[in-house]
Amino acid sequence: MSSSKPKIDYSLYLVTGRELLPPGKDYYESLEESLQGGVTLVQVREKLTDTGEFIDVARRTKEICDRYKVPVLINDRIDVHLAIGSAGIHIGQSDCPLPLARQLLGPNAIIGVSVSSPADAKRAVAQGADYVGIGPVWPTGSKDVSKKVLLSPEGVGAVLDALAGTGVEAVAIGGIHPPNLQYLLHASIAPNSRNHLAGIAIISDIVGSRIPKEASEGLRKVVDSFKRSRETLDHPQAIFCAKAQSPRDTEGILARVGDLMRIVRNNTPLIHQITNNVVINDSANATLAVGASPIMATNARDVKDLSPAIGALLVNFGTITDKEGMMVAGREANVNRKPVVFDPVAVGATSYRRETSKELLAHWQPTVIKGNAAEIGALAQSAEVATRGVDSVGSGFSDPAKVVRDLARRRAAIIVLTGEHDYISDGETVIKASNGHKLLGVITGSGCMTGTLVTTFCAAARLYHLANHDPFEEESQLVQGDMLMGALAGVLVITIAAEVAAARSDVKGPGTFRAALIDELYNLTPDVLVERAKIEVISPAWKGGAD
Ligand SMILES: Cc1ncc(COP(=O)(O)OP(=O)(O)O)c(N)n1
Ligand SMILES: Cc1ncsc1CCOP(=O)(O)O
Repeated sequence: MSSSKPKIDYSLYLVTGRELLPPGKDYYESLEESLQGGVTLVQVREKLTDTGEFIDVARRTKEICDRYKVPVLINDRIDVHLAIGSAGIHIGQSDCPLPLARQLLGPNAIIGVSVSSPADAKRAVAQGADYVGIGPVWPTGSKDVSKKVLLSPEGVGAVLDALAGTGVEAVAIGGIHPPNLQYLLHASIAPNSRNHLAGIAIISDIVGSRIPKEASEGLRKVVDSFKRSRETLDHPQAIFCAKAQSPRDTEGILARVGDLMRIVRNNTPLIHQITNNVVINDSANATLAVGASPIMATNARDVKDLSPAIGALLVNFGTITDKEGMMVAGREANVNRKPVVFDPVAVGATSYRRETSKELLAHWQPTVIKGNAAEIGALAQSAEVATRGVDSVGSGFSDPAKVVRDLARRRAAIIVLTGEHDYISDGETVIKASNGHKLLGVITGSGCMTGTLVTTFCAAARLYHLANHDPFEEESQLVQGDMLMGALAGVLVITIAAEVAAARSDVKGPGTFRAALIDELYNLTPDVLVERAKIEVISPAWKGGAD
């Protein structure tokens, strides 16, 4: 028994799986390379070997890990742990009960437990677990998880809330690979407590690699950067990184919106839009009118190839004709760190829409979610508003600022709630914007065009960041830039252009308004925008504002 409990770094936890080695690759050589690449903890997991061989493999594994000062845990088997004197064990829900394992192993052994729900996590804490493995997050070929609930990052976040303040750390496991790692780390931040993962547990991405050193280095870099970025937050309740250069006063905000308008016109960012066939033409014209360039590709292969070149992506599922393209485009945008705006048109109206939204959000992380009261209400699971087709029914939320702030925290995304007043939040600050004109409500697609312009100005917010800052912690953020400003700029540009268009003497009704709106998007200047913008900044309570 060890004389004191070792301090464990869970950042990159390798779970072994000799059956997954590439043909011809030696297990011990692979292990050593992965340690060189930055693995911080190793679990020896042998499902097919007898006890003698398990002990032999575990002993040699420990000898190698000792040289790198990396602790070793044993999967399930207390006898193997005792035979080789490892740091501890990892047990599942149907293995040796935790209280008995603790009794047998003593207080200083590390005992980790698999959990898949907040209730499992609370029980593990009460019974003295040192850490938990949360999963399976996604499908995996390394274990039969066909009878298990796949948690996705949202489910991981719920477990992390249950662990908050207990001192018990957590890793996620199951189907984790470089393309979804950023998404997992950010989207699993617990909605209430902001508790986050201490690391990730990996089998195939490392063991199955021909170059495990590189595979480990890549994963470790992302985890380290994420963890550093959580330490630099300006408040424990903050969602995004410290944003010293992000304006949050009215004057600074409007100056930034003006800057973003100039960036769009000077840089013509390519705005990839998977949108519905009712509005596709108007959306493309609105994009062109503000100075950006639209591309409306939907084919899965096409969108993958396009992703490195785009400024931002809009996924509007008004007619859901190309779900595969939406899946691939969103995932690739995450991989390429491009803003993704999700417009879940009429999400509450049918079960197919609800399921599709869930599926998409389990596949990639949106930067911004934009919707009317019914759509935001459906995502927030609020009973306050109902849906009729794509329109919302009723007067809206009694406290819209709270709805957008809470949903932004839960989803780790900017939320844009459109209506008579628009509310935009990053989970901390809420901005209420009160421009617009009632004619926007009588042309089809004005909400979808708002999504298009939010996407366009999020592309500009990213460009602004890249041009004006040392890319801070390049790996730590899914998207770089102040996306609250991007989202607000998109909303202000269309609502103010609508006011100017509606005031024109040649506008007689919806038909002439629609054409005039495109003209006024084209003519709008930063000066007119600053002059007409009606915004109110509502800071979070911990920054001295109302809550
Ligand atoms: C870190 C970590 N988390 C979860 C598991 C899964 O353990 P278990 O549920 O016992 O399943 P098997 O690994 O025994 O198949 C794990 N091994 N490691
Ligand atoms: C052991 C285990 N428990 C839940 S998922 C899983 C397998 C994880 O393997 P991979 O990292 O290859 O998805």
